[in-house]
Parts: sequence; C-alpha cells; structure tokens
Amino acid sequence: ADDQGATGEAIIHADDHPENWLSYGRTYLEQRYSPLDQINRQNVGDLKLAWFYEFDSNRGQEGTPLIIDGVLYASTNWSKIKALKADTGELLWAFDPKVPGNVAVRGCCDTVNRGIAYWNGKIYFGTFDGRLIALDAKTGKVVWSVNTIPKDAALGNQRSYTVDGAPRIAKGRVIIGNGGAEFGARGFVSAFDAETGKLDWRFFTVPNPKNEPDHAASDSVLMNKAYKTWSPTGAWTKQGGGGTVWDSIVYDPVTDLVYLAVGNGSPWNYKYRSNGIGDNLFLGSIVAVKPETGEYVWHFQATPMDQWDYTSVQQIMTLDLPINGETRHVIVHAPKNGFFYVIDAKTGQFIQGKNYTYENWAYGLDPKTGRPIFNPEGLYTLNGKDWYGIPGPLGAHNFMEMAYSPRTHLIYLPAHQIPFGYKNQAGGFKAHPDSWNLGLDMTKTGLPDTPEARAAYMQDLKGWLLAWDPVKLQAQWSIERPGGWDGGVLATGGDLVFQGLATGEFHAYDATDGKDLFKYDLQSGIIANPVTYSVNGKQYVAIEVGWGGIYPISMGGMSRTAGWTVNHSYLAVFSLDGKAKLPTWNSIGFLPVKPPAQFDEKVVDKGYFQYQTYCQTCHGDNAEAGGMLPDLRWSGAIRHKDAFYNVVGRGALTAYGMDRFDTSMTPDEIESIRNYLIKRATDTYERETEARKNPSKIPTAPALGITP
Ligand SMILES: O=C(O)c1cc(C(=O)O)c2c(n1)C(=O)C(=O)c1cc(C(=O)O)[nH]c1-2
Ligand SMILES: [Ca+2]
Repeated sequence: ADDQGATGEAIIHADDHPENWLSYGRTYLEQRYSPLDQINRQNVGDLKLAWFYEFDSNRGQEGTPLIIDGVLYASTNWSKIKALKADTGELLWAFDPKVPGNVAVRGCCDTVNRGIAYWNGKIYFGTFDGRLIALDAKTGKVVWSVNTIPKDAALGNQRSYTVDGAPRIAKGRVIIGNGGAEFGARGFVSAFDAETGKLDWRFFTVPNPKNEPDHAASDSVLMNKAYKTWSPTGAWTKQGGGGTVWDSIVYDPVTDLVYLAVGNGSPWNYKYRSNGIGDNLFLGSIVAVKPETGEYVWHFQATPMDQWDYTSVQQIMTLDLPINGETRHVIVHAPKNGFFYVIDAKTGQFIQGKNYTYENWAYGLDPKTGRPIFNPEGLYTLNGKDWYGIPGPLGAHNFMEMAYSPRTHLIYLPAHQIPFGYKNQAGGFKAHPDSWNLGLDMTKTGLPDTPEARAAYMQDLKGWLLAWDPVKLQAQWSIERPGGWDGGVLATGGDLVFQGLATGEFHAYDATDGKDLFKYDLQSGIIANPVTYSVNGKQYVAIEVGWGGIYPISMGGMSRTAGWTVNHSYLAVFSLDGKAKLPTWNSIGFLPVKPPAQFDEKVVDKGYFQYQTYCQTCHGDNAEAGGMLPDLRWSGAIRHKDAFYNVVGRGALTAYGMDRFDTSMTPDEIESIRNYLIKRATDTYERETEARKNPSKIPTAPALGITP
C-alpha cells in the first residue's frame, strides 16, 4: 500500500538492504534477525574489536543503535544521541537534550534510553523528561520537539512521567508511551505527525478516574468496557492506575494494526488500588489499535488483577507459525509473568501458551482463553499474607529483546529468575511524595540481611538463554547462568546468536545447539541488544556496553551474583579484521572507605525506613550498591551532617541525577539516614575490604556477607 510512505516501504523490504538496521527490531516483525552471514559459525572465533566509542554518561546503556547507509545512530543514558561513521566510529554529530538531573527521581529504573526511530531523513527519540524530538539525520539539528505529557489530562496526583522507550513509526505517525507506574501515573500513548510534530491521537490504557471522556481515541472502549473492571473508589483514582507503555509498541503491516504493550497497576497493591475488585483493563495486556486513529480493535490481558508488577510491556514479535497444520500470523510474547503466549495477530485470540521459566503465582493457563489459573497463595493483597513471588517484579523477562531465526525456527529468549518478597503496606494505602508508591511495605521488601537468608536467596538467582520452540512451547537448548539481567539477543544468517552478559562478556553461540563459539571481555555489565550491519561489504556487530537498569540499582549487592560489574559506558563494534584494543579499566568497584567512628543507634531504625522508602531503589537494598550508582557506605558525605544534608536535602548533586529531598523529608529524617548508613558501613567494612584483596573473587559469597 502506498500510504506506508517511502521509509515504511524500506522497513517492510528491509531484506533488500541488509546492510542497514532501519528500525528498533530491524523490521516491523521485531524479530531481530539479520540475514547477514559473512560472520558465521566457521569464522566467528576470529571476531575482533574494530572500534569503540566512549559515551559521556556512566549509567546503564540499553540503546539499540540504528544503521542507515553507513551512519550509526546511538542513543545513550540521559537521552543523548551520537551519529558515528559506522565503519570507523568517527563522530559526525552529537545531540544532548539537556535533561535536568533532578528528573532522575521520577523514574523507577535508571535514566536509560532504549532507542530511536528513523523516518524520511529524520531521527526521533524520547527524552527522560517527557519530550519527543525530531532531528535532521544529516546535521543533528532539531526539526521539532514536543512535550508528550499533556498538562490538562486526568493523570493522577503524582504525574511521575519519564520517557525511555524507543518510538515506533507507523504510516508517518511517531508513537511514544512513557513510564511511571511505580510512582503514580496513568498510562497512555501519543501519535504525532512525523513531519510536523502535531498530535494525531492519544490512547489512554486505563480509565478516566471519573469515567469522563478524555477526548481521546480511547474514550469509548474505556467508558464502555474498561471502567467496569475497576472499583470506582480504589486508590487508582488518585494515583492514576498505571498501565504505562514504556517499552514495546509495534506496527504490523500485515494486519495494519498497532500493538500497545501495557504495563502494571499503580499502585501495585490490588486491594488498595481497586478494592480487590475487577480485572483492571488494560493492565498487563496487549491492546491493538488502528494506526491512523488510535481506535481500539482488540485486547488480550495476560495478567488480570495485577499485583506483582507483571507488565506486558515486553517485546511484541510477529511471526508466521505452523499451528495444527495451518500457517497463522501470530504475536509471540514473553511478558514478565513467566508465560509465553502465542496470539492471533489479527483478532487477539489466544492460540497457545506455557510457562517458559519456573513460576509460582499461577497453576497454568486456561487452554481456551489464556487466562491464568491463580494460585490463591500468590494473591497476597487479598489473603493478606507475605508472598515470595517467582517471578518477582523484574519479571522472568524484561526489556532485553529476544530474537527469532527463520533458519532454526527458534526464539532466543533472555530469561531470568529474580524472586521478590511481596508484603502489604500496613494500615491502608499511603503515598509518599517523590517516592515509589506501591502500597507495599518497602522495608520488608528489602531483601534478607542475615547470612543464611542471603545465601538461600542467592541460590534462587538465575539467568538463562533459552532457545525456545514457539510451536512446541519448549526449550530446544538452553544455557543457565548464576544470576540474571543479561542483555538482549541478535540472530543472524550466519547461524549465530549474539548476547552480552551482566558479567561483561560478549558471546556468540551456534544458533542450532548453543555451542559457545566466541567470547570477549568488555569489562562492564551488558544489558543492551546487539545489532549487525555492513559497510562497503564488510559485516560488523555492535553492542552498547554499560551496567545499569533496575537490577543493580534496586537489588544492590545481591546483583553482584551476576558478576562484579563497574559501569564503563561505550559502544563496542566487532569485525573479522578489527585491530582496536580496550584499555584495562577498574573492575573492583567503589572502594570501601573507613567509616566515621560514631553514629546514633537510636535513630538507625528510622533511618532504615527512610532509606528503604527514598534511597533503596537507586542506591541498593540495605545500602549496598550494585556497581553503578554510588555506594553510600563509602561516600565522603556521610562524614558530616551538613555535608550530607547539602546533598540529600538541598540538592548539591542534582546535575548528576540526585534530586533534593527537603520537600519529602524533614532534616531529622535525613540525618537518620546518615546514621543508618554509618552503621551499615561499620557492619560491612571488614568483609568488603577483605573481598577486594582478591579482585577476581569479589562477586563471591564473602562480599555479600555470606559465610562461604
Ligand atoms: O511501570 C512503569 O512505568 C515502568 C517503567 C520502566 C521504565 O520506564 O524504564 C520500567 C518498569 N516499569 C519496570 O517494571 C521494570 O522492570 C523496568 C526495568 C527497566 C530498566 O530499564 O531496567 N525499566 C523498567
Ligand atoms: Ca513497572
């Protein structure tokens, strides 16, 4: 159809130009498969570093670069863009949208950016403070810029919006969502005209709190269908309800539909959010809409009554699959909840599904509808009991993308097991300003601190690369790793599967059997997705390097099971004849500093509560950092009350992403955190110092306070 536009046609026919990587998942199918085969099973062992380019941010890097006619466009943390010559790494231009540092506190999961879109000579990307920007791809000059968060909409009280997902473009409309459901937000996506930046339509994913029209594409389905799946008086009416679309949005030219991947409830606690009533549409769902108008077509809800942060925002991939002797055009989807779904792409009808990892919240799926058969023990907000949930809120699969090879008919799925202790906030829902507001007890969700409990928990941390058969719903082969949070996957015509790991190793595996054919130490945890392209007939493989995202910042010390990882942020590019060499970087992390001698025991408990409420989700559970943001036990600022208050209360470090908290905490509360940090430093200094005497052994048990 000619209404696809020239770039749309180029994306549909991407295989005619395999040298390029034109859109986030390479094609509209989002299979992350490239037919390039110059690098293959026979020669990948000789792969070498061709060049690397260091970024000017040292936080998690989750970007998928695009490659268009010899130019590589990369997005980095803090929503910055670099245009580089794809064969040499020479900088052509750079763009910094100057996101104010104090907005970091609005986002749950690091100031990441997952990628960009290309359309008709322009580059499009979202910024952490909520803008969508179009740049001239040749010059990096701004063509237009819009604020994607409407000032006048009913979005709840907290309005904690951030934009970190890659925009997608369908028929000349740039579609972008946002994050914020751990705080307080109402999810929606907006579609802007790619040439002018004018708003075309908006679709809210959860109802208006008063069931009033938003004057948006979603009005009729929300008022007629979704609203009655919510209690009219739950905390959602104040917090926004959630349903943020922070990652996958996919246009499918076969069905001519746009699929929106919808997130978790806000607050998480279902009893508080919706009085324990209703399925809460469209949380944990895929919603299909028309690209021109945003009009609702169908939805499939994977997680009704969400209370676990089981988002369905994860990658939406489309495939043609043989099912019962018939070829069907389907969506395959592995959301956080641990189940793999095959859904009819045109109608949303459930075809089949099965758990792809161990999970304990559901006994299985109803074979007709795909609805989970709940384990009543897992409904912790209804039964009032503590719940050790698997998957936890980081899911069995997160933003790390899976890939599909049409040669092996397998999906390469980066999965993990990161359990979580869910516990209800006592005494009803209470929101804190500038904080996560889950309706959960944030101190008890703190991970265990006794050596025994930690040792047991560590045993439960696992990661896998699954070579998943989407027809048989089973892994044909898999690789198990200690600890999760490994990067996304690329599959190629050379029968290779590439993946970067939390340990900093970059690997190539044989796509047919998982044999490890290549590994390279990139010296910082990898969470991003690799891509491949070619320039003048030479094939390259590129990956953004930089440890971060939610796992290390919230799990802190526990995330070290995946490897002792320090953040070095850069783009690494490989070729068969590369000659570049990385310097040797510090790999032992923040060094312990002998803590001040005194602290006030009486305020330590209060400090712990304040820390877990306001600090934990970035600086790590129990004041142990995970290798990316500062480990506060060793911070110079804990040595003096005023120095600490200047940072925490008055915002001395806002430029680096540390907001001021004098609007949410009293000076006494802030001082109690300092005392708690000194106590934690005192308790752990010895073991952390010991652990570093043998740098190669740092991630092992002693560094975690576990008796080996
Ligand atoms: O509910 C939300 O609005 C929201 C937003 C985001 C985000 O914008 O990055 C994440 C999550 N949730 C989330 O649940 C999650 O596990 C997650 C991981 C990451 C990351 O980049 O490491 N972001 C997010
Ligand atoms: Ca979430």
